[in-house]
Amino acid sequence: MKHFKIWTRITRCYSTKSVISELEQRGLVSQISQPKDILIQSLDTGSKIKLYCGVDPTARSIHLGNLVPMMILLHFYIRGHDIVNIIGGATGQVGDPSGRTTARNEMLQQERLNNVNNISSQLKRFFQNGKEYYLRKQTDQSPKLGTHFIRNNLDWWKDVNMLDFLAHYGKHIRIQQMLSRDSVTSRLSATSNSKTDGLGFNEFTYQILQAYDFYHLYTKEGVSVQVGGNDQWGNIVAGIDLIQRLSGKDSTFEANKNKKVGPYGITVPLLTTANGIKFGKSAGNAIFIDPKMNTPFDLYQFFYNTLDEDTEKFLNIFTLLPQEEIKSISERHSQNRSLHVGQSVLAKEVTELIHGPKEAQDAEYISNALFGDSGSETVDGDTLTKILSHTGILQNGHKDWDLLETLVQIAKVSRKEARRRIEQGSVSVGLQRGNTITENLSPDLLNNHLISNRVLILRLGKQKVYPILME
Ligand SMILES: Nc1ncnc2c1ncn2[C@@H]1O[C@H](COP(=O)(O)OP(=O)(O)OP(=O)(O)O)[C@@H](O)[C@H]1O
Ligand SMILES: N[C@@H](Cc1ccc(O)cc1)C(=O)O
Repeated sequence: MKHFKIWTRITRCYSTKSVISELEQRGLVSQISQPKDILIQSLDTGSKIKLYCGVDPTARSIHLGNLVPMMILLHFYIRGHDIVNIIGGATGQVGDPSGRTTARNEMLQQERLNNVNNISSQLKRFFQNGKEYYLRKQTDQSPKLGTHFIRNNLDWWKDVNMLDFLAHYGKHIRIQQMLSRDSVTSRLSATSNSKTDGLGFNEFTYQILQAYDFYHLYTKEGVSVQVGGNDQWGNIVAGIDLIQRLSGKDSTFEANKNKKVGPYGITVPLLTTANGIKFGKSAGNAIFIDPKMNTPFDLYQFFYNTLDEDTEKFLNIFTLLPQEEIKSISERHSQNRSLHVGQSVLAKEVTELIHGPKEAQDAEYISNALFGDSGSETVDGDTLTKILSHTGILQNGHKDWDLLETLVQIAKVSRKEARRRIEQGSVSVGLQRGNTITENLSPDLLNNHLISNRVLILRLGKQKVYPILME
């Protein structure tokens, strides 16, 4: 695998291009609410704005799909705009029906609280890492970054009284509009075809909660743009409607009289798998940011295995590499796809952005060692063992296992299947890829293949590699 020189003259690319047109060119924008030209104009004339995106605490960790809207926020952040992330301590109790065919399972209070804490730390780290990643790579002497805030919407919802809410805000909320949202119509039509068990009142009212969040942040914190996945369009528009209906009718707007920007909504296209399914928790195909759920190496491998046709798209979405740089990487990539030029840059950059430079370097080292063409000749066993040990990808084995037992325990195949694969010549051990074993090895013979007297690299077929700590 080769290393590529990237990030040349990045500063100029950031300071001159309009942020919205750059985001559009990078494929990060699906819809922008009107009047879009006024938004562009105020950004171009130097207005500093505040943007927000919310995440509900429905899992322990955010995932790559959630990072797509966060990348929009990151682009604004490095240009000096302020960012707010809402963690839905309140909305998470209700459950967003957007993009879902069924209601969510109920979650224990404690689990939700843990999720709120984990996701808050992850988002803090994401923007901190994003800032460091950007600062490492650009050359501006005095870069202007924004500020990143985290809010839990339970902080304001816990004090909202239902009667007051209905009396004050209820009259500004139109049932016709609520009924016309995609999240509602799709569930209602599925119900009439008796495909689901209907839409709960809690889910129906979810859009009001998100609308009020936007109103709250707009009036109290000067947030003027909400960003989300395309499935959030209805909820975002509900917020814009509420703000516009209340503007002028509410004293809180006095404080924002001079505000010229907003309210606006920007959505990102939903990231889907090759067969069109949204990446996410509900579909069960998420790659999580929590290194205990998906290690930096998993993340690196995920991006390293990106299809050729998606590589340029992902470089645009998930990295801050200048577009010119991405074009030139793509050109080199298309000259010889088997070199995986695009995928190696993509995997290293995203791992660095999310987990940091050391983790990205380690993931690259392991990947070269285990999968690279010339990996095994240049790899130092002790270094590899050290890196493998602290990256959490080693499985535990025993020095008294023979090869058959190791396959059964680690690759989870039956004894019969393990024997068949050995006889077939599809099992090899050690760093060298061609070291095929055609009969069972006793524990002593197997231990001869350990690197640093501790780690066994076991390969099954072309795809599967298991690094095992034999103790
Ligand atoms: N695959 C995706 N592509 C782009 N944006 C996404 C994707 N998945 C989630 N998002 C966005 O991330 C934000 C937070 O999403 P949310 O907390 O609902 O996660 P989720 O994975 O969509 O959850 P679930 O699958 O349970 O509905 C939303 O703006 C959502 O639209
Ligand atoms: N509804 C969003 C999360 C969210 C919660 C509160 C908000 O104010 C905004 C967004 C989702 O499910 O993805």
